[in-house]
Amino acid sequence: MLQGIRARFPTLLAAAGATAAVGGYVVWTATRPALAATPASALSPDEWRSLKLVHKEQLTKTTNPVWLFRFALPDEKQVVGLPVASCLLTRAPITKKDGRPGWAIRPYTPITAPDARGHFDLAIKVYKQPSPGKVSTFFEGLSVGDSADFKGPLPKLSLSDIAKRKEVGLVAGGTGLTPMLQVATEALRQGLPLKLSFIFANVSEDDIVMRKHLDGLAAKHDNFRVYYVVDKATSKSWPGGVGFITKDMLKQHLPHPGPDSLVLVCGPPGMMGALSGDKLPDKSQGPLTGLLKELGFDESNVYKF
Ligand SMILES: Cc1cc2nc3c(=O)[nH]c(=O)nc-3n(C[C@H](O)[C@H](O)[C@H](O)COP(=O)(O)OP(=O)(O)OC[C@H]3O[C@@H](n4cnc5c(N)ncnc54)[C@H](O)[C@@H]3O)c2cc1C
Repeated sequence: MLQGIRARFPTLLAAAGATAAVGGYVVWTATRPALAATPASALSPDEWRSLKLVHKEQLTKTTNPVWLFRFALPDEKQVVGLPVASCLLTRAPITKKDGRPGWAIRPYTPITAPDARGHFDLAIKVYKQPSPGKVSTFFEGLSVGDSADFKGPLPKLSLSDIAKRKEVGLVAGGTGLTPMLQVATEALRQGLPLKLSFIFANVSEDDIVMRKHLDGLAAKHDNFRVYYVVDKATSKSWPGGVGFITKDMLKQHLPHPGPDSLVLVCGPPGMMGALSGDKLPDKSQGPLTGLLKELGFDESNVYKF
């Protein structure tokens, strides 16, 4: 518990430590700026807020490429204000079927830590095929200095609920990576006693977003493993899985079903259908079906993002 609080509020605890060590007015005034230096979250769940794009970078050069978009917060000391695990909403102007102007609204999960100051990053797959995606194409067209609208947070599953289990399996396809990265990075940063096993599926090796970062996490933390699966391997020495995710891969790389385990799933509709069944149209979890059900999991130990 203390460890979690310590990791979350290092500045405040450092300041409190200084007060205890030295005491008195001088240190109190030194402590004040640290407390005052935590402005409110930049986003609101109730109103759209316009933020400026300050950096744009292509992460994969694939048919549907992934881009990183960095947005500045109004104050450089501000945090985006999204607890793990949650996402934000953004919107793009569209022309509706009846010719009137409207908005396409989509959720995205920042890949920056929840306490990152002054900015947040989104990794967005830009859909060009089978036809251009409305919101991702809008983002691709933004130039540094342009703005986009955001709202949030949209809470998903809290890290404290995830941490009630001992073993957590993460299964993602493509940019379904982003919520998994949010959960894994924060759980590892807080030193939570969780065993995390990640199965990450992509079309090709070139499509694997942030592979170096994931490999770095696995090298640094004994309790984090990642197993990559690609539709088609191009190199002969490919160490991961090939084809769609199979029951055997799940059996081998995920925790066993039980009260101490949890599996988080996020991916395109086809993958969700095969592994767990997709969420219902009203965005509720819906029944568990697919390979995870066949392996003995039930609704209490699978969460669909
Ligand atoms: C909780 C959550 C978090 C997410 N986080 C991220 C993230 O961090 N990064 C990210 O890249 N994505 C993320 N997504 C997905 C994202 O919200 C969008 O769904 C995605 O970017 C596509 O939106 P779009 O408007 O660009 O494309 P759309 O206009 O919705 O189209 C997407 C693709 O599907 C095709 N398509 C559309 N309709 C049909 C149809 N009826 N039949 C067949 N094909 C169709 C289009 O041609 C296009 O290729 C997240 C989703 C959820 C639910």
